[in-house]
Amino acid sequence: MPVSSDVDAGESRSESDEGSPASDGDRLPVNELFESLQGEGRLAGVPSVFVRTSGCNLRCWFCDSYHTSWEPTHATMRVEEILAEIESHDADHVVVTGGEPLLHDPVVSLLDELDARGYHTTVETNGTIYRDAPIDLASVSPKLASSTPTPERDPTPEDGPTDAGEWAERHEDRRIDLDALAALVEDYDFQLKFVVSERDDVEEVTDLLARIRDAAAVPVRDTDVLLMPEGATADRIEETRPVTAELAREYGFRYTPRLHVNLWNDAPET
Ligand SMILES: C[S@@+](CC[C@H](N)C(=O)[O-])C[C@H]1O[C@@H](n2cnc3c(N)ncnc32)[C@H](O)[C@@H]1O
Ligand SMILES: Nc1nc2[nH]cc(C(=O)O)c2c(=O)[nH]1
Ligand code: SF4
Ligand SMILES: [Mg+2]
Repeated sequence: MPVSSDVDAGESRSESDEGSPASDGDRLPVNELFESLQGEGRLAGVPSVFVRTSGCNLRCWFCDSYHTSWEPTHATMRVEEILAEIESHDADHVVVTGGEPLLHDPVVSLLDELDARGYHTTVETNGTIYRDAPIDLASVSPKLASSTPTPERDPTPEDGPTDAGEWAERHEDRRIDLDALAALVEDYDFQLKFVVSERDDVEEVTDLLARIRDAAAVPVRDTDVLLMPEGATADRIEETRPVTAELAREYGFRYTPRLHVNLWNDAPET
């Protein structure tokens, strides 16, 4: 279901300095909640309920969830309401995504409650924040330099309320946190999922991988590394898929499709 005016937006809601809606008590900012097939990563194809939180500490120019990052929605739901909505679906896998879901304190209560009910939980995160929570699969997508907004890659409307220029430096400063990445791979079953726009991206993937391997006390195998074509439309994926697949073969990494983009062109609630 789309989460909009039918949900109490929360009276004491406030904006954080990141322009993200702040979570409040046991309420989470939720942009949408729906059942679909997991489209990405090693669980691709598995029927799953998606909880998409709103608000992000980064601003990727290509973000396919514009209304959780560049222009976040503000409706909130109580953890109990989220659980009831999840339980109304048949799936036993839940994907908590965003925006950046680990920004919000109440996400831990949500994950605790899902764990108590026997759900398999995947958390889709940009890897800049660590939280201690029952996460079955940490799906970590560290952001490469090619994600940083520039005047040429500015998704905001001209004269709109959000200024991509303001975000370029903040995004660049925040996008890699080695301590958070090492803690995520040490504590959870994980996949490292890199968005590939062009061939040059792979150098940064191998550099960052070496740094994560240095910092983490657990092995990171090449097959824990997934390359995913950048694209929020089937047409764009057509352009980025060949180089992404070639790089996966050359370097021994995994390729992951974006099934939902090919099937539904990343329409809302898919
Ligand atoms: C919208 S993000 C939300 C979770 C978290 N903020 C993150 O970036 O990992 C969900 C996934 O979509 C990926 N993604 C976002 N926009 C994309 C695009 N245009 N092409 C390919 N992947 C994209 C992210 O890298 C991440 O793996
Ligand atoms: N079907 C589908 N699979 C997904 N896997 C990760 C997604 C995300 O936005 O985090 C996503 C999504 O938005 N839709
Ligand atoms: S980190 Fe994730 S949600 Fe945030 S802007 Fe990038 S892709 Fe979008
Ligand atoms: Mg998505």
